[in-house]
Amino acid sequence: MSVLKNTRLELKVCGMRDETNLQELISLSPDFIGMIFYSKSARFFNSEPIPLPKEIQKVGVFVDETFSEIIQAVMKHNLNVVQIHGNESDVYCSELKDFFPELKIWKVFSVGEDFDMGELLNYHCVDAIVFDTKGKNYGGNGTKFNWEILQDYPLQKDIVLSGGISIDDLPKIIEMKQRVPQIRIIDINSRFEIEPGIKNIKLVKEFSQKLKELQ
Ligand SMILES: O=C(O)c1ccccc1N[C@@H]1O[C@H](COP(=O)(O)O)[C@@H](O)[C@H]1O
Repeated sequence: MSVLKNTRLELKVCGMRDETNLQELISLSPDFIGMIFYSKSARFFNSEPIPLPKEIQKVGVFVDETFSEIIQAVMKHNLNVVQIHGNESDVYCSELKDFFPELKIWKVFSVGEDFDMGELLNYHCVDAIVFDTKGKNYGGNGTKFNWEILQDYPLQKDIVLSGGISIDDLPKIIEMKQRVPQIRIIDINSRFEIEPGIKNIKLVKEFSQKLKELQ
């Protein structure tokens, strides 16, 4: 546990779709950059692949996508991580893993008032658990859930903390990490936008610097 407690929190910036904005973000070297491959999202990434430096991992976000579409996207965009944000089963995850053993699979759980941590126990082959807030859309709702429920997290797998995170949340994030060391990655999105899909790079930079300073 103590080893986990001392690991650095990593940063994922999600929902990028504009090439110029993306190039500006790359200069900040976040650990992960996410693109939404869900056509109903205002952040839908529908462009040709954009190469990232090898230090930055590329995350593709999908919602109940067909297996063949995911396979094509992983190969075309050279994805390191697939974040599945819908109602995908554990069987679906394990088939994906069998197809791409090197691919990391993150399963999203959308936390509402009736959330049951027991649901996580049904997923055996995922590499990390993303906790997002249940809302009107599958993701990108810009709202936080009650992080206290993470005290009951039953697994040792990495947690990606997501859902409405803003710059004001940094002190609380650091405090939560002390109590729940499995929190490894902070996922930011709509609270850092000028408009859907376009990030305020200055604000992301401020967040990234403060995150480094605080740990
Ligand atoms: O952002 C979207 O439009 C989106 C659409 C469909 C699935 C996932 C989506 N985004 C994911 O939601 C989290 C939380 O976003 P927010 O901070 O609440 O705006 C985001 O990081 C994406 O992984």
